[in-house]
Amino acid sequence: MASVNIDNLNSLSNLHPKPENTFAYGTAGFRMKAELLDSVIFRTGILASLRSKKLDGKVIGVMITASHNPAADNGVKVVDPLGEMMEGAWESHATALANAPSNEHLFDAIHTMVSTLKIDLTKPANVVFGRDTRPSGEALVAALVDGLKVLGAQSTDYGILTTPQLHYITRCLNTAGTPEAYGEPSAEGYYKKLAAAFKILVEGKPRLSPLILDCANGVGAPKFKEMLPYLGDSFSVKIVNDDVEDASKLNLNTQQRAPIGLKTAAGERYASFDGDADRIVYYYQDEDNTFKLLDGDKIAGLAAMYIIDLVKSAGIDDISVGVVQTAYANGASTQYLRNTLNVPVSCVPTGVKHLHHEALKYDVGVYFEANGHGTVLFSPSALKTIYAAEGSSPAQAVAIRSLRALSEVINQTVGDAFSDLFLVETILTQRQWSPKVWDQAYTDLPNRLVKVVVQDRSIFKTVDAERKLTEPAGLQDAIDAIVLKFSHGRSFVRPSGTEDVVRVYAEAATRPETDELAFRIGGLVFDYNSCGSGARPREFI
Ligand SMILES: CC(=O)N[C@H]1[C@@H](OP(=O)(O)O)O[C@H](CO)[C@@H](O)[C@@H]1O
Ligand SMILES: [Mg+2]
Repeated sequence: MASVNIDNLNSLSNLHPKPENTFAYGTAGFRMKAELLDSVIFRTGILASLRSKKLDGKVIGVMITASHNPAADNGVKVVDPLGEMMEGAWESHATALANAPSNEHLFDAIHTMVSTLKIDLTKPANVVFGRDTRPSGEALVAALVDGLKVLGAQSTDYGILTTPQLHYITRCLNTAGTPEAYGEPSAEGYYKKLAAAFKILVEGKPRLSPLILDCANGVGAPKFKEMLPYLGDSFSVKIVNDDVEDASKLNLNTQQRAPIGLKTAAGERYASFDGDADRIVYYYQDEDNTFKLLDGDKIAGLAAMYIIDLVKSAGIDDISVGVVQTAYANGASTQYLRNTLNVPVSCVPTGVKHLHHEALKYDVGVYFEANGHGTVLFSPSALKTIYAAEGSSPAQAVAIRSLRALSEVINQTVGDAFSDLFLVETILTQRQWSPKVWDQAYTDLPNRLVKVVVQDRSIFKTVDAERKLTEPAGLQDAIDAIVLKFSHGRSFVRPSGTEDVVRVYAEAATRPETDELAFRIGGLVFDYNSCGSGARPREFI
């Protein structure tokens, strides 16, 4: 079997020395201060090349972004051939390459992968990559390009993209010329595909008032503007927070209220993207001036309601719709889905890969995290049924056409803020609904998320889709005893996968009760076996 050219590896790797830090490929790939990432991204180039060779030269995607993190951070994620997140089993290989302390160790780590994974190094490697608008992106791309040279990968730089666009392009390249061809592999192809489908979906319906779209001063701003010409007069939008020149403004948004600098008014409809445009939330201001958030749970409910109706109107009875949530989904949303829409709901651990995987089990699987990341997956057999259906009345034919267009407007590879925006706008346009009418499906229970800084979050072990703790021993019983005292109370504790904290989620019948529950559990966790680190937060009870 061929081996790696060690001189080539040494000379390239010397340009990207590894700092002392330890790195881990987690839910969000590698993500941290940009200045620490040079060697990590260089080695990710090697990893992506190996992944491509392992998959017979299929195209692998690499996205350089730190999503909603501050501008000084950056990160990298590897995308598998059909646009999914890289297979979980490879995360430990990514971590091993990133942590090899010297060139020799790196050489050995590569060869360990080659032998244990039976990678044929003579196979070709094809990699495509893109980055968001962060200033550090350009230098990190150069590090990636050097990494790709180690194993002689063929590569294409797609420049500045949203994360979902890179996922889309990766899938297009790997399906080109097959019956599953996903589209033209370019940003332009992406705009054309989404715009054409959206136009079909809103044809003949009166236009809604303009959407006020906050792009978090991130890559969504230039890319959404690039898309506008393809939409013609099918959609009207006012873009705000579109300054990508001043990096300090990136992601200045805050939780559960309107972004800084945006004055909201009653009667308007708002949406916000995150920094790499794979998440979206909607909101509006009520007549009594309260801020109302329409989060991922609300989008999932709206989408499920609409798709169920459409399937029924199309006269198709063998397509089942299911919804996937995490424990962070508002309890009222789960009730609505189960009891009003009568759809099956699964709960899985946090992280898009778990939701995506579970959604594949349904004919049409709707999945969303409460924070706005999600999409709808149509199974191959559902698509076959939708494309074979003819309909025996004009109404059925219209519904079938809408279902087909819906499967085109929705990015099936990953949660996509653009796609999800067009999904919501489609439904609101078809129904002629204001955000307030949409919001009336159910009323969210008040909820609160609290972070507890602990000495060692790895001692927290969960089961039941992270809703119950098995360790530290006895803590779950203590949590349950507190929750019991609250009407509609629900609370769970889990270690974060992306931050060095433990998260406490609480919901209850009223706002004061919710806050009390969250701060009681926060205090309980902080004090339990002296788990807490630093000063005990004053609000903890
Ligand atoms: C409560 C919450 O919002 N958690 C986020 C956050 O995960 P944690 O494991 O909770 O840190 O980052 C993930 C990756 O971006 C995202 O998938 C998830 O929803
Ligand atoms: Mg993101």
